[in-house]
Amino acid sequence: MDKLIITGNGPLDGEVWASGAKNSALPILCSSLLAQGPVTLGNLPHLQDITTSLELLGRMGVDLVMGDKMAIQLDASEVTECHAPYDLVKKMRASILVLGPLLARFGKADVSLPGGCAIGSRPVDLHIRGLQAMGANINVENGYIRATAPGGRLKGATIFFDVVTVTGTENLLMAATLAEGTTVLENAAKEPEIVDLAECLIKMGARIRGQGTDTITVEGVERLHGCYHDIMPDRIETGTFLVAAALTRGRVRVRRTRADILEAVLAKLEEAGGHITVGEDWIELDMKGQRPKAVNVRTAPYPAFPTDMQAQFVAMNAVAEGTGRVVETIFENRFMHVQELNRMGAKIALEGNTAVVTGVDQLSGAPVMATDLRASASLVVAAMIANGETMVDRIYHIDRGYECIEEKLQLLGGKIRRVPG
Ligand SMILES: CC(=O)N[C@H]1[C@@H](OP(=O)(O)OP(=O)(O)OC[C@H]2O[C@@H](n3ccc(=O)[nH]c3=O)[C@H](O)[C@@H]2O)O[C@H](CO)[C@@H](O)[C@@H]1O
Ligand SMILES: C=C(OP(=O)(O)O)C(=O)O
Repeated sequence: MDKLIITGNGPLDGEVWASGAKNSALPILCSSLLAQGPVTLGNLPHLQDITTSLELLGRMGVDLVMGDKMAIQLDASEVTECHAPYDLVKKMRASILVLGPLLARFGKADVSLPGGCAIGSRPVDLHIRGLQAMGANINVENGYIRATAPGGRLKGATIFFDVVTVTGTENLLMAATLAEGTTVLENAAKEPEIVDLAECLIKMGARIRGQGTDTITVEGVERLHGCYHDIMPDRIETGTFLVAAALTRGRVRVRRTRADILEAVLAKLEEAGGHITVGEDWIELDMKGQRPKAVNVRTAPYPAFPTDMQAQFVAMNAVAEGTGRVVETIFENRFMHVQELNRMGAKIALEGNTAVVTGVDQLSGAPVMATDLRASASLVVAAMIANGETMVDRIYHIDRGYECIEEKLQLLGGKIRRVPG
């Protein structure tokens, strides 16, 4: 297993670019199953999760061709298998996103249950209930969701989500595009990645309105066609680099990104003492050499503060002036980084779903272990300012979601290298 070796090296300074968003690319790759013609995607990030998705789609018979400027063309004209096997689904929960498209286009799907993961149990009951409301017959047996649509086509329905779910909204949105009649998704997630997916589906010929609000209306059509779409920038990767700047008292400009989708995060970084300037496609944070101030954070669905930035803010608070309370309301077990940060000398106490973080003057390097994607990111950014050497183990988690993490941090002056293992 590869490891990252990081030596704390003072303020990060310089420019990096944001890659395409993992959480937009994953549903959009799956949406190619809906189209009778080639879907070409630009700005796809080079991530393990993307490779896993391409392997999954390839096994189903989707024809994959590398296009110009690293764009990938996916042609699902000849799908041969409506089956997502456990060996791939276990690597990546987002594989559940093939369920809606397969059922909508082919009237059948056989998808392994994703199961729990380090951050929580993460059930998919709302995906299943929504598809049942659209007429699907679904049996969960032997660890698989086996679904069929009577007569081969789903029917439009009004679906109310008890809990705001991002991939649940995406699965039902994709399913609704080819259903007979109108579907209304109420209490839908409003994340920018859902808007990106809807925009791609509209380019394929889907009739969707209300994306980005909590009510999305979809008028089903008989068929969708191919299109070209560029994946939006990754707001979580962008936010992670800005936190790295704040915590090392440095200055980082992130290019090829968007400030309008990071408002809650930027507000907290400003509260922490960051001087933020934004341009058309860049965001810069400059700490002017000052230590960050601890901030209180409460995670909630978009447009509130994202759970995917929680671990990085715990790391920033760990070296900040004062005490910050970080409340996690989305996932029941998303504090696996706390123990590891404490091994680096942080003073963090857990009280139920709240991490009470008292900033210390100095962290010290230590061997630590990554347990999930954003926990890994928090350990890496903390190591950037720690005294001495930190070895982050199990970094396959970070490779799921951060493209060229060590190269980008090196560009900013970070002392980080990968050791193959
Ligand atoms: C690939 C992707 O986009 N992943 C993101 C997506 O995950 P994901 O879509 O899996 O997360 P959800 O928005 O579905 O989860 C939100 C909450 O709803 C609960 N729930 C969800 C579905 C369901 O059927 N039943 C149920 O109870 C979950 O356990 C959780 O407590 O949104 C999360 C919340 O912003 C992010 O952390 C993930 O990075
Ligand atoms: C939890 C995350 O991803 P996933 O839903 O793919 O596990 C994440 O991106 O932080």
